[in-house]
Amino acid sequence: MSESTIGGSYEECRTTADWLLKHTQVRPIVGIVCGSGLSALADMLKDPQVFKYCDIPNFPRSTVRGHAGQLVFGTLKGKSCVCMQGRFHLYEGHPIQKITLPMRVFKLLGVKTMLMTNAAGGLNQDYKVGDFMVIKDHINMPGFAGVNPLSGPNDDRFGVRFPCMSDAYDRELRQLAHDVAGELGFSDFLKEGVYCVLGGPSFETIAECRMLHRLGGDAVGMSTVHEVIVARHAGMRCFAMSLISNRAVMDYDSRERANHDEVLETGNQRAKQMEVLVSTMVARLDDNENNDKNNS
Ligand SMILES: O=P(O)(O)O[C@H]1O[C@H](CO)[C@@H](O)[C@H]1O
Ligand SMILES: Nc1nc2[nH]cnc2c(=O)[nH]1
Repeated sequence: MSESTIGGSYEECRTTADWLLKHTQVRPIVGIVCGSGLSALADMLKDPQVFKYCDIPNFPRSTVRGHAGQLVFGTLKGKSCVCMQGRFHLYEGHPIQKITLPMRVFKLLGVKTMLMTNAAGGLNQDYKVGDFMVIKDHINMPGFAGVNPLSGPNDDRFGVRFPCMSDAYDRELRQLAHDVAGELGFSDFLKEGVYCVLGGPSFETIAECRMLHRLGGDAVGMSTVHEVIVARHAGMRCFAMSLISNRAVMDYDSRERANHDEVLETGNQRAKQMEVLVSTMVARLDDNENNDKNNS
């Protein structure tokens, strides 16, 4: 398969970006991705302009409950933003390059900073359901098997062939999250840890959860990492945060069962706090620090 067939080529992303630039006056510098059950964040945007994914050229469709499937442009705390109300996942059957196409489109729109949220299972035994986890690093399990969104020919117009990932999650943005959480009285439930991505859609077995925990994972999910890899490749700053929506089951005597209803329910309960935290962070983003952080 050629790169253009699987998605994410420069030409394809350029077409999508040009179409969006023609249909909106907003010139976003901040991109936001809403995780499962966390779409309400997009409702905070002022003067919203909404595009359904099915109307945007080259965009895949969103098929998961809790992912509205639309792109919202607008202003959040005075900053021009574009917000994905719903993301794409490997298990929906899209090629990995299609899942991450919006990151490249955002880059072409002028986005400098990406803020991503997700719902995840807590592997760390100190975490409670409802905690927020600032992602400080990731373990890319599909990547170990060669499933990486940067596989295939590299396009130097986006970034280098071998991008560094040791600085994937921006240190200043992580500190900003802790500072803001402190001011909001959220510090008790703001953790920081390592996110493990799996392909899904089946949740993990007990043995898999135990293994991931031993490997250093604090939370497990099915998203975000592919987006971060493509966003970093293109030189955008990245911040990502998990809502611990359920506990990963590690005990053979446990009666707990991971399920998507619980994930959405926790999202509902914590949505307001997530909105306040993320929007306050956006307000504090220093425009001068919104420079390209390319790793070429
Ligand atoms: O990562 P987000 O999109 O928040 O969704 C998470 O929630 C779903 C499972 O309930 C999976 O898609 C998992 O990745
Ligand atoms: N893989 C995975 N994804 C999730 N998303 C929300 N909770 C979970 C979980 O327990 N496991």
